[in-house]
Parts: sequence; structure tokens; C-alpha cells
Amino acid sequence: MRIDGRHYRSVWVDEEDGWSVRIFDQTRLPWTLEILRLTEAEEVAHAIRTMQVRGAPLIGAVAAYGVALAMRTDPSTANLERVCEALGRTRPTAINLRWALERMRTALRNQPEERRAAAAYAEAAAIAEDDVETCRRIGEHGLPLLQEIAARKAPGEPVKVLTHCNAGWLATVDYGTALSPIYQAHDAGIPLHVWVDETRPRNQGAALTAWELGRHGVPHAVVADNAGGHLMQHGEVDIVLVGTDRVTRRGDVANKIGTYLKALAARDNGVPFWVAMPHSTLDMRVRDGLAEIPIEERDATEVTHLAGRAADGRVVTVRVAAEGSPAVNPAFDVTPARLVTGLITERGRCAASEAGLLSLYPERA
Ligand SMILES: CSC[C@H]1O[C@H](OP(=O)(O)O)[C@H](O)[C@@H]1O
Repeated sequence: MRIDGRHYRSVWVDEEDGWSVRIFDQTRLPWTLEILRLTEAEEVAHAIRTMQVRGAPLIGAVAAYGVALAMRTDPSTANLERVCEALGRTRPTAINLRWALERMRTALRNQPEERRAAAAYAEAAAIAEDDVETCRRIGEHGLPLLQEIAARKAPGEPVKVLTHCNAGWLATVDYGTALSPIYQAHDAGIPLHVWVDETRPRNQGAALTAWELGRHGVPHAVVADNAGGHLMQHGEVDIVLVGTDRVTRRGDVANKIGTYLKALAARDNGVPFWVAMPHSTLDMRVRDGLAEIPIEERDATEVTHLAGRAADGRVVTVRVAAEGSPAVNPAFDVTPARLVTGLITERGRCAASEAGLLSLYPERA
């Protein structure tokens, strides 16, 4: 994403010192653009736990750099195992975190200690570059879906897309997943209108997706999470495009809480429901998403309180639920494969099924 003339990714190694890790503090967006400098693996773990950095592919890439930071100070095998375990415990649902840490372990365990830091930075960079190209290709394979809808409309009539949470470049190293086809369609001159689910309780849609689309000039409107079904009933949604945190062997999809409800409304209204999935999000070790995918339970105060910017510019948190009322905060839900029209991957599109996935990823059998 270009900001003030400079192209940014969502994670990078500091150009001056060559080893510290830079990220945007996404808890401060859309109000202020703050760049954090991470110098220790524990700071990386904190950033992931507190969602200063979030998004399934991005937390994998940032955790990989967390391992590199750890190897700088202690390249022992004991420390490698310790830091991978600690980073792996930060968030349980997105499989990308485990995928990236397993890839780092594999790349480092047979390296001599004196070469582990350099090898760790190289592998983390490879994970990041892989994500960039993967997300760019997801855009290429998702673009035809939007072109086909546009071709059925009157000239200038926008393709109406609904998206949930943030699956843009802020959720990946660059380009995004669900937003990647949207950016490519916009840049190709296809008229779009994006319904941005606010995505309670953390409001990644209202705060992050709206900020991204606004900066890119993509026409959009923020809507309450509960408005999506109504919009679909009234023909205001041509397609639903969402990201994912884990796809199982049979095509069940874990994603931000509320995704399942959109899939139900989409099915009831005959609206195509597509999920953008990078290879790092595929978990062929799990078949039944509802039974096997761990759903992160986050702090209740994310539901009872809301962060926002006061009139004087301060970012404040206010209580929105009655004093003393408890709250429950599951951060993800699972959409069964039967409600998913298809998966958009870096290798093409496929059905949300084992056969569909193996047709694109035969090596994952
Ligand atoms: C590119 S997929 C991003 C995926 O991650 C988000 O979760 P979180 O913001 O809690 O990290 C959400 O589920 C998005 O769809």
C-alpha cells in the first residue's frame, strides 16, 4: 500500500539497523499511523496477542521474524524450541502461525548455531515474499469473478461486494486476500461498491478495511454486521468475499466471528459466497472444522467496551454494555463447506471440498 508516496508492506526489517522488525500498530488505526520497532521475540508475542498486528498470514510472517530476533541473542536449540512454543501459543485459530513456525523450525534445526540468526532472517524473508506473491495471485484468480458480474450489468453500474473483517494488505504482508481481487478490479476500472461489515467487537472492518479502501479510492460504505442479510434480501449484494484463518481438508472455513451468519444469509438469498485462501491457511490435518478447529476466546472487555477517537482527538475506550453484565467473546466461527461457493487460491479457484483442494494441492494429499 502506498502511504504518502512510499510503498509499505505490513512487516519489514528496519533499513537502518538491518535486524529490528517494523510493523504498523493496527490498534491505533484508523486514527493514527504508528510504526512499532520490535527488538525481542517477546515484543512480537505481545504484538500478536494484543492484535497490534493481526491477520492470519501476517501473524505467521511476523512470528517468523520473532524467531529471527530470538536467534540473534540465543541460537541454541533449546531457545529455538522455546520461542516457537511461546509464539505458537499467542493465537490458536489461524493455522498460518503454526505453519510459519514449523517452517522456521525445519529451516533452522539442522543449521549450526553460528549460522542460525542469518538463516532465520532469510527464511522469514522468504515467508514474507511468498505471502506477497501468493496474495497477488489470489487477486488474479479472484478478478474474473468480479469481471463476470460486471459484464452482466449496465455500463457504470457497480459490482456490489460484501466483505467481513479485514482481509486486506493489513492482514497479510501485501495485497491482502479477499481484498486483493477488489484492488485489482478497481485498478482495472471495474465499478465497485464494497459493503464493509464493521465486524464487532474489534471493528476490523470499520477501522481497517474502510481505511484501506478509502486510501485506495475504492467506493465503499461501512455497515452494521446485522445489516448484511437485509442488503442481500434487497438485491444489494452480488457476491460475498471473505478471508479465512483456517480451511480444513473437506473445505470447512474458520474466519472472524459473524462469517457463518453471512454465509447463511448468502445461501438463503442465492448470493455467491467466496473465500480467499492462501496455501498457508490450508490445514489438511483437520477434516471437521466445527469439531477440531480451536476457537480463540478473547477478553470480554472487547465486547463490553469500544475504542474510538474523542472530539479532542484522543483515542479513548468507553463502556457500551451495562455495568456488571458479563460478556462472552468467541473471536472466530466455522462456516461448513456446504455454504461455501468456492475457494480463491494462488493456484486458481476450486470447490470447498477435499477433491477441489487436492485438484489444486495434490502434494497435500
Ligand atoms: C487474510 S485473512 C485475515 C483474517 O484474520 C482476521 O482475524 P484477526 O483480525 O482476528 O487476526 C479475520 O478472521 C480475517 O478474515
